[in-house]
Amino acid sequence: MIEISSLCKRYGSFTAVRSLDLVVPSGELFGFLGPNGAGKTTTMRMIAGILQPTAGSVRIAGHDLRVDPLAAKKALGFIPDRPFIYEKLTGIEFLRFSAGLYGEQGPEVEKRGQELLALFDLEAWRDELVESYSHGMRQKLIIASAFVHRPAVIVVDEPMVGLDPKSSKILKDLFREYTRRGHTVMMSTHTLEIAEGMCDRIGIMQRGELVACGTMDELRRTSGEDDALEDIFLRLTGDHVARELIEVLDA
Ligand SMILES: Nc1ncnc2c1ncn2[C@@H]1O[C@H](COP(=O)(O)OP(=O)(O)OP(=O)(O)O)[C@@H](O)[C@H]1O
Repeated sequence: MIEISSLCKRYGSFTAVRSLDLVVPSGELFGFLGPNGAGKTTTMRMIAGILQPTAGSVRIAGHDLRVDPLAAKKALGFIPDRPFIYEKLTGIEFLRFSAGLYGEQGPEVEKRGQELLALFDLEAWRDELVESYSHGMRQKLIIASAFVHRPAVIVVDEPMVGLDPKSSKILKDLFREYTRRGHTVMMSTHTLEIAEGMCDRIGIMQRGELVACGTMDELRRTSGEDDALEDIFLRLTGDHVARELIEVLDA
């Protein structure tokens, strides 16, 4: 479970996240949407404990990030949008290294590492240096590394970017199975069909505020029409840019 209370982030006089309250319960796959610059990455980095909030609190699986950061971070697997990866490690070494950061090692880690590599079709690349991996293979290794210490919560920023259709399908199934087992996934995405098709609930950020949050049915009820997520999203976040563009083309 993720519990966010009155979370704020200011950069100088600019407020990137404004008093955010949100609970993502155990067993839920939560889709985090919003236009560019809405504050999604800022929020996720605060949840992951790599960006200090200006105010407010975050609890991961019951552990307050400020009070007990080690327990909170141990319960979390974070997949950033621009991950750092050690080029001079092999795939399996990178997974061992990632597990080691959480104090885990030994045969269990080896077994899990092997299973995760197999799941993402990286078995044959197990002992190759990461520098020889393609963009998508690196992305899959990063995703595998977030699961290797068996966290209760996964926070993932734009996970499908760069993945081929088979890998996207594997990841979707993995997230679904993972939440079915009572874990939590919070996922940002710009692909509205992915959010609509996969997520139990969807939250839409706009200028640092959560302007809508609920199941697809709840969002439709709020919007008053039987719309697709794209229509609801554009109505909430403003479709004036598209209209202005058409006017410019017509002029
Ligand atoms: N280090 C920083 N210093 C100043 N402003 C920042 C900093 N990081 C982010 N911002 C600003 O905070 C706002 C929110 O950025 P954020 O990266 O959280 O948006 P986002 O919703 O993830 O966008 P995108 O969909 O484009 O990734 C933006 O206006 C951005 O310019």
